[in-house]
Amino acid sequence: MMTKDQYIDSLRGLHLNLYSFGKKVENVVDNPIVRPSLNSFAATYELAEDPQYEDLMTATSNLTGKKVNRFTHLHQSTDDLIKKVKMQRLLGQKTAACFQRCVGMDAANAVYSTTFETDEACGTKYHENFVKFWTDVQNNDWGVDGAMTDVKGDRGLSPSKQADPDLFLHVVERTADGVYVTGAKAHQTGYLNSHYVLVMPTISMREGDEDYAISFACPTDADGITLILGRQSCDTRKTEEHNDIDVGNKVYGGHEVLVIFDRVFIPNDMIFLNGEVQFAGMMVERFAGYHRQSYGGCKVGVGDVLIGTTALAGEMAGSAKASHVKDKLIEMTHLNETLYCCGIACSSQGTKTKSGNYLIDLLLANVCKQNVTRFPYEIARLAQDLAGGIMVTQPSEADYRNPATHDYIEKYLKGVASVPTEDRMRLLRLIENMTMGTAAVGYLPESMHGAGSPQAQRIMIARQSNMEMKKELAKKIARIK
Ligand SMILES: Cc1cc2nc3c(=O)[nH]c(=O)nc-3n(C[C@H](O)[C@H](O)[C@H](O)COP(=O)(O)OP(=O)(O)OC[C@H]3O[C@@H](n4cnc5c(N)ncnc54)[C@H](O)[C@@H]3O)c2cc1C
Repeated sequence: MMTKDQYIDSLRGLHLNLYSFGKKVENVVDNPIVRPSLNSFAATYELAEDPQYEDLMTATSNLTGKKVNRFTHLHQSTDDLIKKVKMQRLLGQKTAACFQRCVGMDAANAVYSTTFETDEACGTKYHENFVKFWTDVQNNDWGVDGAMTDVKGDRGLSPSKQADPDLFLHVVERTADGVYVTGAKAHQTGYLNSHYVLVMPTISMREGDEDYAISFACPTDADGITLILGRQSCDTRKTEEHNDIDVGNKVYGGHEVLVIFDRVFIPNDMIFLNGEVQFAGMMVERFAGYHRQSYGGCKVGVGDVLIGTTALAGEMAGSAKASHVKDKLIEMTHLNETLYCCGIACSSQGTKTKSGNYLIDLLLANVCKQNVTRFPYEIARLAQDLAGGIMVTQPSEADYRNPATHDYIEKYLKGVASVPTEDRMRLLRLIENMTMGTAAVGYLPESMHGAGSPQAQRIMIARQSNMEMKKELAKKIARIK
């Protein structure tokens, strides 16, 4: 396994073709907008080095028998699935941000079992290809971006019916050695901190969509890939002269990237699906299931930090003893732990796939994510209630550091007399960061849309709800035929 420092050094060897704020970024690793996200990703390496987290952060590979970072593990039991959720909560607690490495882990587990079943039905060699690739990932402890979401153009049309064929990533040329692909993947979390990208189709496919039913892996800096960094609310605070208090979370963050593939060559041995439209849906459903489980861990960890920050802000303002304040903190905890219950439940009810790795209970994972689309918003609302308006109207750090205004701010932003004003300002900015600033991207809209918008879970819940069995139960009790 790589140490945190080895990981950061390894990223320096990548030649990412990245644009941000209208300019080419030459040094991605030290870019002030990107760096906090790298620090979060690096925490997945750092914690794996710490003996107290060994049981959560590492596992024994079924491919090599060696110890691997759990973020590269193919789950071998329900215990592995549970430990995954616990690991994600831990990382959320340590970073209060999106640490990005889950998407690749979830993609790998979905592709591993889907390739096995595709080969069984179609006589292909995708599983062998994937096992070879993933053995390299585990042995080198690479970071892998999981790329599912296409830009999708007209949502009412299937991939092959779009006015512009590139709105879903697709094969544009086939040769004896491999394929060329063109298209774009949107919202790619952690791409800049990853060594490889693992691409999957974005939706179920039908006949006519063969060129779009494509899954593969390639280096993140492969020829033909262009990256454009997404903006986050308040992102340029990281580049200001006084960038300690106002950023809210100085060390950690997340990022998303628009990834454009322009005739990128994929050799045959890196292809995991190529035209078998009937298996695109299985890959999508399994990836989405794992990723919907993930949010029952990572968002809970971030929620822990937000609840703690809110409680401290109340203590600093002198409101902590009020019964409604205590009750709102209880409600925040109840909502947060409900999400955790869902993450643990869908893991504990997991089952073995034909390939041997374990899949979460899909119904419970979808219920988990459906709650995630709501509860973090309510937790954030309560945090903003208890923080007070000064969370969003307090003067800038630059004014706090300016001798002409410092003493006024020190005096008039004081809460409880014994608490330094600066401590209060820091905590309020952290609440702002998690509920409206850069980290809110991961805590709120990602809770809404990541792993699929709410309606996607409702479709799955309907499909898995076994309504006929429930009707039979009712008929039996009511004594009707
Ligand atoms: C912060 C963040 C991080 C993310 N990270 C990743 C990542 O690392 N990898 C990755 O692959 N993806 C990632 N995603 C993408 C995520 O999976 C998508 O946002 C999600 O699938 C929704 O797609 P969309 O954003 O294109 O929304 P849209 O498709 O534009 O959906 C918007 C609304 O329209 C509705 N809608 C869409 N199509 C239809 C239709 N045909 N009929 C009826 N209603 C429709 C949806 O239900 C939703 O309510 C991330 C997203 C976010 C916000």
